[in-house]
Amino acid sequence: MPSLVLASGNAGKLAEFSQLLLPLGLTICSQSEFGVSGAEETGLTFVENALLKARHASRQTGLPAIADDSGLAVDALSGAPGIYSARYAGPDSTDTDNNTRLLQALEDVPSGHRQARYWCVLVYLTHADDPVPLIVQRDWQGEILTSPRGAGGFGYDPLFYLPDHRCTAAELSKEDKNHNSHRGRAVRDLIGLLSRT
Ligand SMILES: O=P(O)(O)OP(=O)(O)OP(=O)(O)OC[C@H]1O[C@@H](n2cnc3c(O)ncnc32)[C@H](O)[C@@H]1O
Ligand SMILES: [Mg+2]
Repeated sequence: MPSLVLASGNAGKLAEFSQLLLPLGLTICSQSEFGVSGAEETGLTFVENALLKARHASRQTGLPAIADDSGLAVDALSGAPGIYSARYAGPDSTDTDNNTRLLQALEDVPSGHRQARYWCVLVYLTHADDPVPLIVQRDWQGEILTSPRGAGGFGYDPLFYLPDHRCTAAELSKEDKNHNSHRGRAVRDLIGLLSRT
């Protein structure tokens, strides 16, 4: 019997979470294993959308839930695509479509002006009507390349260059991405909070 539901339908996120949440010693199942489809992401902030997703999964399963709402904020695009990162090129867009749109949007932006950051907001609810959710948020800074590099990770990782590592997030090992990423750090913060409750 699982003790926690992960409110995400993104396979890339799920792979990262399953590695990151191992220290919790809990059995974690993704919402799709319960036949739960994604919540409508109608919020205007990451935290609102994370709450919507966690509440939806918790209500449908009767289990505590963790949700991640995340995205890429590009300085030269005034923070876009932001909360719309997953649907940047349209409602059913693939990672490749979104990366292509991002490169087009930044066509005239020279190197040195292509700073960006990923955001990850995590919400943990003990039950669907939990009035005191645990909430953590972390970012990860990088720069957007002019063409993709690497095959790891997901989403915008092949375009997300990390000057300190001299490679993209898609060229990092899984362990190194989890060690450094917005999601990895947010999960460790959340584990810290959970251990104090
Ligand atoms: O809502 P769920 O079901 O969790 O899955 P999703 O893919 O729709 O997730 P979001 O609504 O949170 O949108 C996040 C998008 O931001 C991008 N993103 C977030 N974290 C990322 C990461 O670690 N690497 C690459 N892209 C990331 C990627 O395009 C995601 O689809
Ligand atoms: Mg989503």
